[in-house]
Amino acid sequence: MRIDVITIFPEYLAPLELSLIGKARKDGLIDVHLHNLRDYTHDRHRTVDDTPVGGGAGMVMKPEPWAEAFANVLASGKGESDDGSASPLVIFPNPAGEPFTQRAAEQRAEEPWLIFACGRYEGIDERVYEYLADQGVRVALSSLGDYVLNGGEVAVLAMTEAIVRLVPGVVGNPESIVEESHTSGLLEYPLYTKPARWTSPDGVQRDVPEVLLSGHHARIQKWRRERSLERTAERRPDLLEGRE
Ligand SMILES: COc1cccc(COC(=O)c2cn[nH]c2)c1
Repeated sequence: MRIDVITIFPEYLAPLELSLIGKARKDGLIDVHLHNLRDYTHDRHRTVDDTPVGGGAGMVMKPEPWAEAFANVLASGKGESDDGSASPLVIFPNPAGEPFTQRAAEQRAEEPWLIFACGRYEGIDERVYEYLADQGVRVALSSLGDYVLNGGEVAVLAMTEAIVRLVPGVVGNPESIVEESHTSGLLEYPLYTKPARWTSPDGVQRDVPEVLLSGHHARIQKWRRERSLERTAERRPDLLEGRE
């Protein structure tokens, strides 16, 4: 998988060099390229934003630098993505986007080439989205949640982690990416490890639920399912709507 990120703060994406992602890059499983949007400006101040037409507070990102940046990334990526013909999916983290869910992460993990475009300020001139669509580029606006960040970079780090960990070979034990919250459509059951009895600093003796020590797998599985349903009903009843 090839990942390009266009941003005015490339240093924000430095964590992509680390750990899981860093290893996947070394193993050649993913290939990450960062692009500074300001490299596609031509004025002394490397201007990427301007005041909103029609008035209003804040600033809007100008269309020209984005068009130049995409032209460059689309051209450079064509040769290098897994198969030369791969057409990229462009993802704009955006509070006005569609919810980014585990299902979306699974879908994105199938893509040979992702381009993340990090908005800042109040947002990006709408004509950039229209221009890309007119070029036949697939565009998705993805929201991590109903809150506003100062820019898309943090959202790209989160989405990249959720997506790349699903790419075969990235996570050592494929089993460990199966049993997790939201994979079953429910929240994960309570987890325990040794010791079976833990005396916490307040002097309370806290035992692991007996059933988990029974070695009776059917009972354990039943207990876990019940706990998942219980806490999903408690914390995320919305996930239970529309389930049989
Ligand atoms: C496209 O323009 C902008 C402008 C400002 C911030 C951002 C970054 O996205 C978010 O803030 C976000 C994403 N999911 N939940 C919040 C994009």
